[in-house]
Amino acid sequence: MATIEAIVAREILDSRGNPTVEVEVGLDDGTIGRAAVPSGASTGAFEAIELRDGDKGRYLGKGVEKAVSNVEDKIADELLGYEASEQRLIDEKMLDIDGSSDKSELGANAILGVSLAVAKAAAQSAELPLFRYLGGPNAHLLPVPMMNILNGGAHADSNVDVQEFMIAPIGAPSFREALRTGAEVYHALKSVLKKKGLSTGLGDEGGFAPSLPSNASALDLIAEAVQAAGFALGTDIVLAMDVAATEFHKDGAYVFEGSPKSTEEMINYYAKLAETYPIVSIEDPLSEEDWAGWSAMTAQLGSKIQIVGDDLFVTNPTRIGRGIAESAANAVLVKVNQIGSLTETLDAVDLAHRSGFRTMMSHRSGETEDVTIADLAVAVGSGQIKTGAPARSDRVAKYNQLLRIEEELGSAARYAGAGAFPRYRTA
Ligand SMILES: C=C(OP(=O)(O)O)C(=O)O
Ligand SMILES: [Mg+2]
Repeated sequence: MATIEAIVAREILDSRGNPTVEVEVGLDDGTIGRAAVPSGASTGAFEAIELRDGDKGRYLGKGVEKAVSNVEDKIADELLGYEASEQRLIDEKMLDIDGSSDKSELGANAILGVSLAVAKAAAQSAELPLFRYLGGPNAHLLPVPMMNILNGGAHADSNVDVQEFMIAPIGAPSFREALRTGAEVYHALKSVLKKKGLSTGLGDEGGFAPSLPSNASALDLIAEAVQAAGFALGTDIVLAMDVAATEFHKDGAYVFEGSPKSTEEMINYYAKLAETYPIVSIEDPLSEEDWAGWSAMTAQLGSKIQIVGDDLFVTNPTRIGRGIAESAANAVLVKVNQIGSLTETLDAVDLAHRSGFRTMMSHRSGETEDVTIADLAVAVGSGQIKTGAPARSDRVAKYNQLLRIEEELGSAARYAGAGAFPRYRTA
């Protein structure tokens, strides 16, 4: 196996026009792996630390020159000569150099950039596609694309509290057809909004971002679009939401639709929504500190719908372990930059799957053309991926990579479809 010969990093731009880290790892057999690091807006308080320069200079203080120089000055020399396939040793070495509990010394953006670029170089060197290198011979499950077609919360300038309204085309026979289904509904939704005189401007993840009379009315608009596109809601397409409730949790209450609500009121609201609409999955229904509320919600609704921890778990095996022990959810959102290295991400997925929790591979609201998460979703057999609307290059790059993977797998490919949500009973 080839060894690491050179590591370089640079500052590039993400989909929001903010700087982020890109890393290239070169091996002694001439292969190169390149990875770019994503960035969140509704970040969890317990995420690994993304290093930003913070001075008043370049990019209004959002520059990542410190993280870039940490890669080149503090990490690169230490990793030269390592076999690129020794991913776990390499990641552990970076954690040692960092020495902190939250990657604040080197920056999770510096560490993750190197970690992913090493994996990509190793895959190149082994002459394997990344999903195959990471997932082995049984990597064959194409995820359901959880397409966020209506944006609110921190990702839009509208009055909609819920951050993401997603469609899941579970009835399609293949990923390719699922993507087509989603794109057709996306275009139908644009027509529905136009007809009603609502804004068709876009949020950070490419979904429409109109102001609406209520959060539930987003679901009505999507239902109308599904019908207009010629699909059946509940069988062809089901619905999902990311509430991102930490964002509107203030002074012990959820400030939702204009007034403070208790945990119990929020759970009752979700119970009603799940009765009215074919919702299969709700992410971050409650705040990242409301552990008791999460357990109550899972006890009440967990047999019917998927309850996904994002800010609650931050892809951190320790927090996921607590969630398993306290039955605080039944699924984990997986974001590589929340934990900050590939092997820790794999550990998080492994823990979740071994404990009967599902996983949903996820982008961040700030993305690049990097498509690593598409390969990762297939490699670990998540069965679900969320990477925004089926529009805008930063989002469709991942969906397009899944098309390529499905094509490459040929008849060995299996689309997760309704099997991704075994708890959900279609009408
Ligand atoms: C993708 C998300 O948003 P962000 O990247 O802003 O945390 C999310 O909350 O799931
Ligand atoms: Mg989320």
